[in-house]
Amino acid sequence: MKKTQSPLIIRPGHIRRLNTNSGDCSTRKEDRRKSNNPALSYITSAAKKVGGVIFVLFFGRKKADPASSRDQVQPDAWHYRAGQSPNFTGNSGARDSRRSSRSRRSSYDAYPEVDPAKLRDSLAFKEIYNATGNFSPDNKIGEGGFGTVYKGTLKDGRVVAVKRAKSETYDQRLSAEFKNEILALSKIEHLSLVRFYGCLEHGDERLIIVEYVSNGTLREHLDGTRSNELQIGERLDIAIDIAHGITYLHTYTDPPIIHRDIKASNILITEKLRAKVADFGFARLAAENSVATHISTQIKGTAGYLDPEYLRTYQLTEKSDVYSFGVLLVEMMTGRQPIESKRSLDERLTIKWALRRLRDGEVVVAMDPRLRRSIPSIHAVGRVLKLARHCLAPSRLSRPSMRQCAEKLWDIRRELRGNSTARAPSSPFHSARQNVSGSENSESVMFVSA
Ligand SMILES: Nc1ncnc2c1ncn2[C@@H]1O[C@H](COP(=O)(O)OP(=O)(O)OP(=O)(O)O)[C@@H](O)[C@H]1O
Repeated sequence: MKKTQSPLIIRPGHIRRLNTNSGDCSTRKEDRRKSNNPALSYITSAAKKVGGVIFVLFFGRKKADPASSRDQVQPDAWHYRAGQSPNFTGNSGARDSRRSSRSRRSSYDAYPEVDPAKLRDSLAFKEIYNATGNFSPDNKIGEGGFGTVYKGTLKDGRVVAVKRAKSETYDQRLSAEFKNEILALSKIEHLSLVRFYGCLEHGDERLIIVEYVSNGTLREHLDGTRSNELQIGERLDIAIDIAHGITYLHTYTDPPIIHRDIKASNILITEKLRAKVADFGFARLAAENSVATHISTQIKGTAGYLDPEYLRTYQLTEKSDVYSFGVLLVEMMTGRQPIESKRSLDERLTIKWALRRLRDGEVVVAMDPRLRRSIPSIHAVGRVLKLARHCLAPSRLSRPSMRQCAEKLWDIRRELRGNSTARAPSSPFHSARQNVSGSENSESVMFVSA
């Protein structure tokens, strides 16, 4: 059964309707929400007490909650918890564990521990103003469709990114997008996803406060403006992180979340060159009803990354994220933007150009000139491009799930490591960074078409 939706971003049953005059937050399924999540109603009632400033949601008080910290993955256990499959990652709050043991404290259950007084303090606009130096241009770290992004330090020492909506462009559409971002972010906690700390709405001001990620965007790294080079191993690590983050959104949030704007500038990089998926402004909660296979929606996303089936049918599924991820994989292997308007006609659409090179056994030609040429690296790039081709299948039914993507990437990385240690560090391809034509191409065929 197909389910149609209004253009509003979130399914009606999940929209927290915000009345900025009264400060009243309500939902159509408020009673159900209360019974499902007493913590949320606790927070809502605390929020109502905040005069002037309207509190929507606030998270990140886990330090005051020793029980919940038990569920935190330690930084050195970047992906895995004991007993978990190495091919899937999800830290606290996994749907299954919540279902199987309601008594076990998950990340969501941390809310009742929040002290309302602290909450008010935390949410004071004043603190955000102070944290960002009154939104000083010195603290500006970026600009996006939603507004300006500032860096700030909260009183408790947390370094945050504050996204400030453009007030002059604030309208109902942005409002829905703003709430959409709030709701989606509030449901997630995973090391490969940018952590949501809270948001504020006051008059014309709309602020989202999220974890600050210090090492720029993936696009900046691919452009060479952040680091000299991400080699194939690092790129595979980043691709695996992204795949795990999106798998979590698709599989282990309840209801599932479709990101809808997977692209290189929405991937933030840590100092250790690991990835965190950011910007859930376009996110949409996927159909909760298992009968529904998709949701209909207005088109959102970024040119070059958009699933053609979604463009044609207006029907959004998790596989639209898989398509965008396929574009991203091609971007990571070629270093090129999805659309390169200054190139010749046959190279303008990077996915078409790269997949043609793959088909013709010319992987080395498609490979980012910044990537060192070696037999294992060319082989890995070929395998990633094959996975990308699978993700970019015209029909969503033919595309893999994000989980399958993560597993495949994991396997490619494992093989790369094995091949790299088995081989001498230098190979005939090693010095061929710019010279990517001729006999090298035919040799690379051996490795990519197996
Ligand atoms: N959590 C964060 N930590 C550090 N920097 C960030 C963070 N979020 C955003 N930025 C910086 O701010 C810039 C703008 O981010 P924003 O998410 O608003 O827009 P965008 O994703 O670049 O564009 P669009 O709005 O079209 O999606 C980013 O490119 C990045 O440099």
